[in-house]
Amino acid sequence: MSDARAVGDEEDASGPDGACGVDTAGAAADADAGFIDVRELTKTFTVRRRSGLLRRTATSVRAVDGISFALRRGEMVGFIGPNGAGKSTTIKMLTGILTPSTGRLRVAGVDPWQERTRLVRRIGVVFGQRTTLWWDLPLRDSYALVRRMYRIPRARFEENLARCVELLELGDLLDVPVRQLSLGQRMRGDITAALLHDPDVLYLDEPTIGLDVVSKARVRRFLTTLNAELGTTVLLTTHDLSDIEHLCERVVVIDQGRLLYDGSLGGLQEAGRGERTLVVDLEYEMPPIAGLEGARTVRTEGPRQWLAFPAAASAAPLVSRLAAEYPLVDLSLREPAIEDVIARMYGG
Ligand SMILES: Nc1ncnc2c1ncn2[C@@H]1O[C@H](COP(=O)(O)OP(=O)(O)OP(=O)(O)O)[C@@H](O)[C@H]1O
Repeated sequence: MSDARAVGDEEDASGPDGACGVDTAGAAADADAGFIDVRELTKTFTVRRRSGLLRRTATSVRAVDGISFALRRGEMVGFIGPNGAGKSTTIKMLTGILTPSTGRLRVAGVDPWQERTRLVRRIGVVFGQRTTLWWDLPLRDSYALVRRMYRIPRARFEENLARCVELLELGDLLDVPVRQLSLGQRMRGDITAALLHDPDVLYLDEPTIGLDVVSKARVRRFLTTLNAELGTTVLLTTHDLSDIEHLCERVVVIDQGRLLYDGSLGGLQEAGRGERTLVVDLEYEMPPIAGLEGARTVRTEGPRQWLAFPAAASAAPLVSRLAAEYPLVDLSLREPAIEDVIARMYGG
């Protein structure tokens, strides 16, 4: 068996090219249109594999393969793709943790890798799978440390904390050590910590992972308010597509390091949508409905049957034939779920 080991988080031998250097466009790069600006970005990792008892061979993995997209200031965009698509690698480059192999990158006019200390004041990052809070400290003390780290003026700190505490309902939790918080409470605590220094950009990596329905709704409501009232630019990575449906009008989809789609959520559904489904409830169980032009029965379950038909066709003739020829009790029309649309895109 061969093992694969990452060589740290280092770029490949070619290193970053000159295009990732100092920003010559200056303030213009901070323009609202290209607030986050990603051009032909690539990231190649060198991975050493054991190929014999003592031998190791180096291979390259192109985690991000020439993607380009731009976010306007104040946009809230979903960044999605299957496991291993290159999302985290892209976010790490956007936060200055990783250096690009080639390409050009600007966040709020700043080159993330070259000017990391400038950038940290402009961005907030929340990882759903791990906390940035101090495990043994109450939330209140963690926040006091964040204030010192970022040198946040007291009045601004108090104001930002009060807003988050109110909107995220953290009032009763401020004196509880982080280790005693539930996942949902901890997540709200983490989001607050990421916002105390007033970042212009918020990166959220799986912010609702493992949360129950109520906690999810609370986090989503908060993000909507944050975006609407403060104009914070949000890039959201998630496998929970209902997050995207609730929060983002625009989605960027990547797969195998390449950009697959960049546009409206509606357009994504349109692009992948081949069929709609009529869910038909009959009075009693029957053999699969057949012989209706343009429709085919794709599933039956007792007296309920699912009929797929071309998305572009009208459902009306189908509905009138069903009503005339079958003991119809009820029916409903289903648009394709975005999970299916994306699965079809990945599959294609
Ligand atoms: N440090 C590293 N060294 C070598 N390969 C890496 C490294 N980090 C990521 N990769 C590889 O790069 C590709 C993209 O990984 P990445 O973590 O960016 O994907 P992702 O879209 O965030 O996936 P997930 O949804 O599972 O978190 C994968 O093939 C991964 O194995």
